[in-house]
Amino acid sequence: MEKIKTLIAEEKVAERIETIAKEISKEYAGKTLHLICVLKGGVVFMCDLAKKIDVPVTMDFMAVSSYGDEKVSSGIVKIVKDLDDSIEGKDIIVVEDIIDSGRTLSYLLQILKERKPNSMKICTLLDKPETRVVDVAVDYVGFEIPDEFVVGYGLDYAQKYRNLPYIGVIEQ
Ligand SMILES: O=P(O)(O)OC[C@H]1O[C@H](OP(=O)(O)OP(=O)(O)O)[C@H](O)[C@@H]1O
Ligand code: HPA
Ligand SMILES: [Mg+2]
Repeated sequence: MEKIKTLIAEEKVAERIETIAKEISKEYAGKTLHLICVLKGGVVFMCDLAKKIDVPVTMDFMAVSSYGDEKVSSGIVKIVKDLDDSIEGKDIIVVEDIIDSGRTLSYLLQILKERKPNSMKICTLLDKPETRVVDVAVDYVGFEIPDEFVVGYGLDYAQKYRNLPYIGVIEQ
């Protein structure tokens, strides 16, 4: 079992999620917001975020994979599960746990744009700007973090640790 060092404590994450949710609620006042979760990593963040948003919310889920069990992205993004519903004319926010190389999201955004949502924004819990390979414009960011492989709050290492209630780094 690896040892995990806390990078962002549970209370800090909760506080930040509440702030982002308030911002989103304000910006989408009078609208119905369609949240799109990028599985699996985005699920823990999206659930907590959705609970703090006070405009009507609908949800859908999409699964893409590029990391497998590795710590470095393969660069090949696969759609493992597509959305159930059309996004045409909807105000959508794509919810991610982390933007690292940017490959996953840039691929996803291209696909989703073609489906003609009324508006599309990106919300990520974590952003690693130093490791970006493909440029993506992000609208809501929880925390910018340094180039370290993190786990917890939806983020895994070989599918483990997604359930940690904080963001941690595996100690070697
Ligand atoms: O910016 P990138 O370098 O593309 O990395 C970020 C993506 O990689 C991870 O997903 P992964 O493919 O590991 O699937 P998972 O969410 O099921 O863990 C993470 O959840 C993001 O979706
Ligand atoms: O730092 C990370 N941790 C877990 N999964 C990831 N996917 C991209 N970057 C990361
Ligand atoms: Mg992952």
